[in-house]
Amino acid sequence: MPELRMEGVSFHNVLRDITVAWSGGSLIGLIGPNGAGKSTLMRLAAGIWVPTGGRVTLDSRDVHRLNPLQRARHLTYLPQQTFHDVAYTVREFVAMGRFAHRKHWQERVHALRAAGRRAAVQGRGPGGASGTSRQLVEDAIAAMELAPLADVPLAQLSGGERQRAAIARCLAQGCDTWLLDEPISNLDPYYQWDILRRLRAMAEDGRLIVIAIHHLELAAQFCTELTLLHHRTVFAHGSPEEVLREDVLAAAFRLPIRTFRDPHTGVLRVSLPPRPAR
Ligand SMILES: Nc1ncnc2c1ncn2[C@@H]1O[C@H](COP(=O)(O)OP(=O)(O)OP(=O)(O)O)[C@@H](O)[C@H]1O
Repeated sequence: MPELRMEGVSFHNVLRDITVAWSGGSLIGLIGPNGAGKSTLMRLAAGIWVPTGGRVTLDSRDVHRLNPLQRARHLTYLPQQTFHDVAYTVREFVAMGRFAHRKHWQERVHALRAAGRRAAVQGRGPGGASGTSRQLVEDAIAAMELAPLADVPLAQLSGGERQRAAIARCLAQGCDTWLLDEPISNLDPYYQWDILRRLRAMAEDGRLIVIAIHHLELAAQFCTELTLLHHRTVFAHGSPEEVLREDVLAAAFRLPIRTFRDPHTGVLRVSLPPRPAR
């Protein structure tokens, strides 16, 4: 099972001395106030940015030393911003998740890189997928309920549809380690619940899935562990019960957030304070 470790990780004045280990079999919720550094930590974990101090390792290898193809075989990363200006259809976009698994694409990348024309790769659509890849792409599109939109350009989708297409691309990639920056931010309640249910099931199958999430109640219900960033470092880490303590939440979010067990279901609930009287 994958293991992603941060050992004394710093990044300029944004993050300092982050030490945390995330293992396969877990759905990790990365929480914290705006500007706490969640997206920054995601980019460091994905190997996109290099820490200014400390180490980030995936299965004991420095993640930023993996080349992009090696990274894409092991790790899928969903950025916070969805893809507005992509000229491809949903199917073409999801098929890009298979990039690192497709031999002729890799050969093309190597050839173009050798010729110093890397940028040209981005302008080429996916073609000639193997039968397995094609099936994985269709399965991912179906799982995200996008089959009726498969031939529609991404630019014509709603925000939530585009978000689901981006998650479908991650699914098609078929990695054991997932880093998703606010995957439910544009989704309606049904899809928030549905995506988190799927991510939890995938984690229980042995994957490591890390999500940045602001919805504390859903984080409490679906995540196996939470890492709370505040004051540029790990402010709390552990099970939802350990992290979602009222004193911890008050300090991090500057609000008297209540947590309690639902008397009917036993589920941990998170309640924002009521609207103040005028
Ligand atoms: N490349 C960079 N160099 C320096 N500072 C940066 C850089 N990128 C972001 N920051 C700053 O780092 C801090 C953390 O930003 P980040 O996007 O990681 O926060 P976040 O926890 O994801 O916030 P949000 O909840 O609003 O999405 C912010 O104050 C931001 O302005």
